[in-house]
Formats: sequence, C-alpha cells, structure tokens
Amino acid sequence: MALLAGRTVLLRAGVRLGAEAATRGGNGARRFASHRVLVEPDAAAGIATIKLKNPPVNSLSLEFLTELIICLEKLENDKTFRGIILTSDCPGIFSAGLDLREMCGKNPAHYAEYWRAVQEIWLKLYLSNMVLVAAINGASPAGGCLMALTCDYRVLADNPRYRIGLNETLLGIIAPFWFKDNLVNTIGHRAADRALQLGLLFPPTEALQVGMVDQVVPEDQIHSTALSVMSQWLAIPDHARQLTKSMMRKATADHLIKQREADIQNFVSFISKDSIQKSLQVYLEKLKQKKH
Ligand SMILES: CC/C=C\C/C=C\CCC/C=C/CC(=O)SCCNC(=O)CCNC(=O)[C@H](O)C(C)(C)COP(=O)(O)OP(=O)(O)OC[C@H]1O[C@@H](n2cnc3c(N)ncnc32)[C@H](O)[C@@H]1OP(=O)(O)O
Repeated sequence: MALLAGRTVLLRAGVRLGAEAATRGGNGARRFASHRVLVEPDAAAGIATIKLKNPPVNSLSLEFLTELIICLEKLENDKTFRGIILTSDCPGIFSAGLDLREMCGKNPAHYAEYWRAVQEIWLKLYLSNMVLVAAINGASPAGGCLMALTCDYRVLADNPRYRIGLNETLLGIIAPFWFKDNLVNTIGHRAADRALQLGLLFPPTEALQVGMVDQVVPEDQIHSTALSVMSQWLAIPDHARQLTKSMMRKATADHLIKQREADIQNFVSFISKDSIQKSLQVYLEKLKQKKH
C-alpha cells in the first residue's frame, strides 16, 4: 500500500513493493530499486541519485508514477538523505512526459486515477524538503520538462537533440494551470506566455538563455556538475533553506491543492472529448510512423 494524496491506496497489479531489490550499498546505506526507479544512495554525502528507467522513453505511465511516488516518500522520510539528483537511465531521453497511452481510449475512472497520480508526483517533487537537482541527460518534453521544473536547480547536457519545454499545444492539448504556474515561476510571465502558446521545445543554448535551465555542460560532466551544485546547496542549513523554499513555493502548490478535485474533473472531461482523443491518437500514430 502507498499513501497517495493523504489517502491510502492499493497499488495496482504489477507495482509490487515486494518486487523491490533491497540491498546494502558499499557505504552501508540501504539501496532500493523498484522495476523502473533506480536509487543510488551515497549515505556519507546525504545524497540519493534517482535514475528513471522506464524504456524506451521514460514515459510517465501510472505504474511508473506510482513507483516514483513511493520512492520519493521513502527518501523524504529517511533522515539519511538531504538531497536528490534526478536523472535518467535511458540513453538520450530524460522523460517523454506523460504516457499518451494513459490518456487515450480509457474510461473516465482511469483518467481520474491517472491525473491524481500526476498531481501527486508534482506536489511531492515541488514541495520536497530535500534539495532536488535535475541532471537532464536527454530530451525533456512536456511532463518531462515539468518534473525538471520542480527541481531547485537544472543542469542540461549540451546536445542539440536534448530539447526541453512544455509542448502541449503541439498535441492539441493545454498545459494545466499548475504546469503554467511552475513555468512562470521559473522563466517569468512573458517568456512563459510565448513558450506555452507556441509549445516551444528549447535546445540547450536557448533553454539556458530563457532560464529554463541553470547550466549547460558537456554530457560527460553532467553528474559531476550536479554533485558539485548539490554540495553548494547542502552547505546551507536545512531549516533556513527549507522554510525559504516553502515560502517561495507554498502559494503555487496551494493553488492546486485547493482545486485538486475540480482539476481532476476538468482533466477528465477535457481528455474524454472525441476531438481531443482524435488529436492524441493522430499524434501517437505520427510518433510511431516516424521510424518507418
Ligand atoms: C481545460 C483543461 C483541463 C485540464 C488539462 C487538459 C489537458 C491535459 C494536459 C495533459 C498534459 C500532458 C503533458 C504531457 O506530458 S503529454 C506528452 C507529451 N510528450 C511528447 O510530446 C513527447 C513525444 N515523444 C517524442 O517526442 C519522442 O518520442 C522523444 C523525443 C521523447 C524520443 O524520440 P525517439 O526518436 O528516441 O523515440 P521515438 O521513436 O519517438 O519513441 C519510442 C517509442 O516511444 C513511444 N512514445 C514516445 N513518447 C511517448 C509518450 N509520451 N507516451 C507514450 N509513448 C511514447 C513512441 O510512440 C515509440 O513507440 P513505438 O513506435 O516503439 O511503439
């Protein structure tokens, strides 16, 4: 069982906590990994590296999100860790964002369950007491970008194929208000207005210019850079940094928390529309045909 949104929910079949590997790392720290979320602990440094491993593109399926939520809960409750580096185990892809198959051809109850999990992961990441550094080692569209935007610092590997942004309009869908709020808080209103309307995916140089990421580094330096950024952030006393983080983020998170059920209903009715289903199916089909 896992705690989702203050309520206890049964994990869906296939997401079995019992399937985790729990071993001890070299430094004695407990290492735990689910199927798709690898955690590499460095207890001495107080840092855990989370590697997303849902090949081929780390799309955020309900099962993957559930595993990630459980993993974050565990780390948040483990006093050993003060910082998380969020990165990908899938070469060239940070995350392709929400899994389009969860939003196509399913029933309203499924859409509602899925959207609650999307809200939950965002709240968990955005309000985390730990320092979160995104080591973005691949393409990061839409929900992938959103995950990175929840972090306290973003390092992007310098590869023109690694584009990042909220491209929802290109799919004929709309970034929800809390995606928008997170982006506005990061790059400012004017740049967010343009980026959201045009569904812009920024290559590294432009992403840095617009403030979508904080640093662009050669690919082979991404982890060492994330570690050095982390040590700078961890040098700040936790209580002062955490209260400041909360002061900066609480209003944005509360905006969603207060409207959570209404946001789910909005999503379900929007995504259930025939026209939206058609757009998503066409988009998925285009992705599949790209290779042929
Ligand atoms: C009133 C308003 C109220 C509420 C709100 C309303 C609306 C809700 C808004 C919902 C928000 C959604 C945010 C999202 O995250 S939507 C997802 C957007 N993601 C994308 O656009 C990325 C699409 N993917 C790509 O661009 C490329 O795949 C990528 C650059 C990531 C990788 O390219 P690469 O060439 O390496 O791989 P591909 O051959 O393209 O893909 C491999 C297989 O993976 C499948 N795939 C890719 N992305 C997804 C995905 N997001 N979901 C599911 N499946 C995905 C792809 O089809 C290939 O499959 P196969 O052909 O191998 O079967």
